[in-house]
Amino acid sequence: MINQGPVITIDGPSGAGKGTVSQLVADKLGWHILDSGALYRLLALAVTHHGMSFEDAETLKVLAEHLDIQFEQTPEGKIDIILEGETVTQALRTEEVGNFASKLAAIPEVREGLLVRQRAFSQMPGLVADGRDMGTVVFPAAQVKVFLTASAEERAQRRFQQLQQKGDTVDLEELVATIKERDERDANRPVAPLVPAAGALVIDSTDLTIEGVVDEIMSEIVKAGLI
Ligand SMILES: Nc1ncnc2c1ncn2[C@@H]1O[C@H](COP(=O)(O)OP(=O)(O)O)[C@@H](O)[C@H]1O
Ligand SMILES: Nc1ccn([C@@H]2O[C@H](COP(=O)(O)OP(=O)(O)O)[C@@H](O)[C@H]2O)c(=O)n1
Repeated sequence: MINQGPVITIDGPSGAGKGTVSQLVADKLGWHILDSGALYRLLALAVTHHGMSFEDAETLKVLAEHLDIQFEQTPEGKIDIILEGETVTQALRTEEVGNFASKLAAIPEVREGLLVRQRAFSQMPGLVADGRDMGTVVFPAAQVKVFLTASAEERAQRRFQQLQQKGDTVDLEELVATIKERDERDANRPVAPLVPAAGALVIDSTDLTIEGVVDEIMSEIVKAGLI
């Protein structure tokens, strides 16, 4: 694998704060960002749109390799995600799509199909990569590896507030149950299970603020001599 620049990996379970913290760290450094979960979510949407079968792993792999995705800057400075010509930025974020993505993510051929695409995000001046297997499988040579976690109850509470702010109605107890179910599936799948990479800095954010987490990661980046 040719690394086009330094890489910081931030792995962990759903709702731990990976996306939020990755964006803040990438902004501070002026580096690129990879939201690998979005790729699994995009694949889930594409599979639904095409009415494809779950059973046909080889076809899923081909779809993963050739997924037609564009990231477009909006006039407000945000990023719109376009799948096969359709804007799916909002549709991507539902719990339903997340759960389907997690089922697809357990299929080895799907993971293989997305591997090259994910590695292509590694560009100068550097990359902050957010996911489940960024430090273990996709970027094993990353200079800084973080495993960000929090209790399932705290993560469900955060997700609950996030979805409520978007106007989605969800049941908190149901959310705790699906988060635990997703944790279980992500941690116990035979390929690329959710485990801290060797040498990863493990941060439990249950009682930390977002700024507190970012500060810990920035200290690690300084320690590694990246800035
Ligand atoms: N340390 C924290 N304390 C409180 N809320 C947090 C913290 N980290 C993230 N959040 C909030 O939790 C929600 C989920 O965070 P997100 O970054 O989407 O998690 P992930 O990418 O790990 O699924 C967001 O609304 C975010 O603002
Ligand atoms: N690198 C990754 C990223 C996501 N995923 C899967 O994709 C699903 C959706 O990822 P996500 O990061 O968008 O989900 P949240 O953590 O935001 O809920 C996860 O539940 C994982 O099963 C994965 O297996 N490997």
